[in-house]
Amino acid sequence: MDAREAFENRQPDGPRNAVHAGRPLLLADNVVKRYGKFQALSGVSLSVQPNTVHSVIGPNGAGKTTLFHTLTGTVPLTSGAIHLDGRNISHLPDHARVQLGVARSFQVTSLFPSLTVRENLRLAAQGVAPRQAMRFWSGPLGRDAHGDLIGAIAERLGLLRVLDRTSSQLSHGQQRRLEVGLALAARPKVIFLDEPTSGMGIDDIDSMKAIIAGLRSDLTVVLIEHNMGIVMDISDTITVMHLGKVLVEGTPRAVRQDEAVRRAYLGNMMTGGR
Ligand SMILES: Nc1ncnc2c1ncn2[C@@H]1O[C@H](COP(=O)(O)OP(=O)(O)OP(=O)(O)O)[C@@H](O)[C@H]1O
Repeated sequence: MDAREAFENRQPDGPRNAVHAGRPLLLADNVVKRYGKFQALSGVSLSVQPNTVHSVIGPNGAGKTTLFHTLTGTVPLTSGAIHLDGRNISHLPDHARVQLGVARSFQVTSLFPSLTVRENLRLAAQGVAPRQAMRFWSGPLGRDAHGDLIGAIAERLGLLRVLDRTSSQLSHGQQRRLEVGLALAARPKVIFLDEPTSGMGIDDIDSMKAIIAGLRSDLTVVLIEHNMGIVMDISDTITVMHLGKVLVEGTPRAVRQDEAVRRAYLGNMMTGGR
């Protein structure tokens, strides 16, 4: 089945089927991002409710990653505003947003390959900069620091049995789960996951899907995902982007039935459904 068929054939919505109307945890208001003369985001507004999985989808080049960058502070926005828990964070640098509870998943390359899963998680829990990473034997970076947190994260991510393996010894799926673990170790309120299932086989996809769906009991998930099966199954809300704008925001059911969404995807097939 190709991506569009998967998109159209999904079963009715995932665990929750309502766009919540309470106070949003994260709010983007008319966010514009220009790279030189090119406008990658043309006034994007987004409302993310607490304890939900909120997916951002759209064809290649729609602006999903750029939106993530502006929300996490990786790139400065050109205009507009971003609020977290009612606080204006529009111009805070990324590290300050981390302190306030914003985390994003890293790429595999940000794992320390020669350190164990436990050590990787410990460093992430301590917010240690890469330069300091090898000094893990010293003071606050000692072996027992953050033991409970590390155990809880490893259990949640199915990594308990491999806590003492180096990350280079892990399977691809385990490495991708460890990336999520690094973000969780910062004890965020909201976690941004950028294609957490990319390159995975079906078994790993299923476990990652269950993990993401389970995260909303404690925190809020904002997800970029090309696999429409996953998006339709686990999202509470979906924002569909197209050409730097929001086309539609709604429940999986509403998005699936939306004519504008269907049109946007017709000429530019989704790359997912893997
Ligand atoms: N640093 C940059 N400088 C100039 N243009 C950029 C930069 N980053 C992204 N763009 C452009 O902004 C647009 C949106 O890119 P972005 O990566 O946000 O899209 P996307 O929806 O995440 O796409 P994909 O699904 O392919 O990852 C694209 O046209 C891209 O070429």
